[in-house]
Amino acid sequence: MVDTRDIDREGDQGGEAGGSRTDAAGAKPDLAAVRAQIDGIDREIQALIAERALFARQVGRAKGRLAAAIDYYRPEREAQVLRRVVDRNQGPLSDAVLVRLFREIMSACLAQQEPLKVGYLGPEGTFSQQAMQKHFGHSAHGLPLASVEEVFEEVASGAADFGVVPVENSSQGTIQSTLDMFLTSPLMICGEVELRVHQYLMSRTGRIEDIERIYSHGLSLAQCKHWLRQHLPLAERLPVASNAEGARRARNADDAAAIAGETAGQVYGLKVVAGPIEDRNDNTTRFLVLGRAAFPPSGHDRTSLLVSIRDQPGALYRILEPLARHGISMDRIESRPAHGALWQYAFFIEVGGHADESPLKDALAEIDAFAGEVRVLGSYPVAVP
Ligand SMILES: O=C(O)C(=O)C[C@]1(C(=O)O)C=C[C@@H](O)C=C1
Repeated sequence: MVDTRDIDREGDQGGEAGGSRTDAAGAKPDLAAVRAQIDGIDREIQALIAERALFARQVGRAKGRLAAAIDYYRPEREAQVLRRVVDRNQGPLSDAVLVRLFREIMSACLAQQEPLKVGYLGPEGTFSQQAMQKHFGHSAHGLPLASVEEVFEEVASGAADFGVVPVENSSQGTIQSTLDMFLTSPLMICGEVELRVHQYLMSRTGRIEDIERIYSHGLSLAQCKHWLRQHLPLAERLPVASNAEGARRARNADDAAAIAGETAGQVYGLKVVAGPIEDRNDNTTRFLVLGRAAFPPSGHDRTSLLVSIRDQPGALYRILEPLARHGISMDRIESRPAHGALWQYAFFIEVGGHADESPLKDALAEIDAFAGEVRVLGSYPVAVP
């Protein structure tokens, strides 16, 4: 093992920005010697990653002779591994950076069997693609699809193992059309991803004075409306199916621009005019991971429920009361018109805990007795940063 006792752990204090830092004693470290240390560590990291990959194969064998990658994927185990990474972290790298590295390692370990096929709202360059890669790593095989409906269809048919769809934005609220898909789809929710979303105004020429129309997803236009009012009040705003689709269209004319993530601009060869231009600097979108099966508890889970209530006094109270009495936290409740019955409502409810574990399990058993229908859409690990 490398002896780390002499490494300066004081971060950048007293050092030069980047490059070689002076050590605690003030002497400049010898570049070749430091690089030799790094080479040694890289050798060890590489050997350990290879060893880990061999153990992951053994885990595969321990699970039995399963048919496909989807049978090896264990979101609850991945969440536990990542939470331990966060718990152990003492810097200097951030939790998010370490989580990203370990996700990639697990993604590569899993792909030894065969890569997972994951559908997302395409085309290439969307925030949905970024969310997919954040959750499944770059070894997963992404399938860009034309609409959220198509993501549901491809997962339901088995053409995709999983799907990633946007469900909520911190400044714009719930994406109702995504939630409504669960009214008719049998799919389950088996994960959630949170992504910080930075919007850029991009065009072929890169000149703001050329812009007469702006393509983007309606939600992205809404996330930037103050900026647009201030800087481009006269430009026409044209909502399209996705930000990347907006970028694809904007590459065809000098007077067009797109609002999208930087990646979409790179994919379609656009220049950044301005950005980030989202009105709120904590702009975050939450995505759901869709699958066909339920997974066991990870220790820190959330559960999404779809409840149709009978048309009788106090029906909603009788659903919420057992949750409160069992001490279950409720993160969200949304009512939607139920399909097929005029003036009947379905409630999307998100609560803390896993449906197979007490106290949620007990509360659900009580609710079941009152509600017209209680469907557990899925219990899944709370998003790791
Ligand atoms: O622990 C398992 O079940 C594994 O298959 C190993 C592993 C990993 O690399 O840690 C890989 C894929 C699974 O999604 C979870 C974890």
